[in-house]
Amino acid sequence: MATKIDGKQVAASINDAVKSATLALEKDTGVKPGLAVVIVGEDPASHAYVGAKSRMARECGFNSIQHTLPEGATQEELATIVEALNADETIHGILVQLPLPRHLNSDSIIQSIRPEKDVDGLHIVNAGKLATGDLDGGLVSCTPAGAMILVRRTHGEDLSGLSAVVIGRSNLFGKPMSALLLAANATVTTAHSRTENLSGICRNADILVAAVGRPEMVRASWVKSGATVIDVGINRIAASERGEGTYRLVGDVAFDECVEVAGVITPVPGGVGPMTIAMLMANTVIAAHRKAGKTPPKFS
Ligand SMILES: Nc1nc(=O)c2c([nH]1)NC[C@@H]1CN(c3ccc(C(=O)N[C@@H](CCC(=O)O)C(=O)O)cc3)C=[N+]21
Repeated sequence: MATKIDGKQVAASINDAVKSATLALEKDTGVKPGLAVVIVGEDPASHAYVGAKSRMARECGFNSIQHTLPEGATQEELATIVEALNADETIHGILVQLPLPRHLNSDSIIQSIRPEKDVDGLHIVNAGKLATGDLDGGLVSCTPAGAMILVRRTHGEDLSGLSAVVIGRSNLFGKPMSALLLAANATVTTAHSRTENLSGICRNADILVAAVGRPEMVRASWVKSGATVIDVGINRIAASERGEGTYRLVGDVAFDECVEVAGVITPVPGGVGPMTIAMLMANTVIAAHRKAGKTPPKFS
């Protein structure tokens, strides 16, 4: 039986470190970290995530603001808000909740965020710093940064000799996750929807990271005995037996069978998800330190 990683508990330890760093920074410089979250439209799941982010920001002692735009908002309206937040001295982090409604161009919005305020790590400057191995100069996308902390707490800082397989190649997760594993000396394979013999490739992984958005796709037969399995999927499955409109959350990993084969495994919920929010807070307090001319703390 694998050890189950308690992502909530690790996230709580990161959040505590963020709170201390926030108090110390404010005492030292008078600067209070400011986080702005921008959300467009009415999607209930997106509103739930944004609510959780704003709540945690307040709990960390941040100045937390939220802009909510209607589904029909124009590109110009959204761009105007980002411009104002770019210029706002009290705001150190800007997060535009994704996905945006289809009529909006999310890439042009994301690239208009000042890189030093891009707490999602999606600006090409931050993506480029990560890709070139400058791990401390930019901001790293929150979900891979959080998943990497779980990997480090299992394997330590140096992954030399370990093979890692990341299923998924998105800019938000798969690519930055592969870059972080590579920077830690793992031998990394980035697999995706066109990969052949996916199960065979996964079976070689000492560290298997699944971020595909397909409920319970990774089966026990894909997992090397003793492997570390990190499940990044969050899929809502209708649970009609419990009544209309109810759902349960499952990951991309068939947990109940993979837990029998893996050495360490993350659950869904309570695994990587809480780490994402914790790393958003960490990135915001890092950005605030840099703005104040202070060396930011390291979170691990
Ligand atoms: N610009 C942008 N940046 C993001 O980082 C971003 C985004 N847009 N859009 C949506 C996704 C999703 N996301 C999650 C954050 C926390 C949990 C989380 O805390 N999950 C809990 C519970 C989830 C629940 O109960 O619904 C868990 O897994 O235990 C999940 C998912 C951030 N995202």
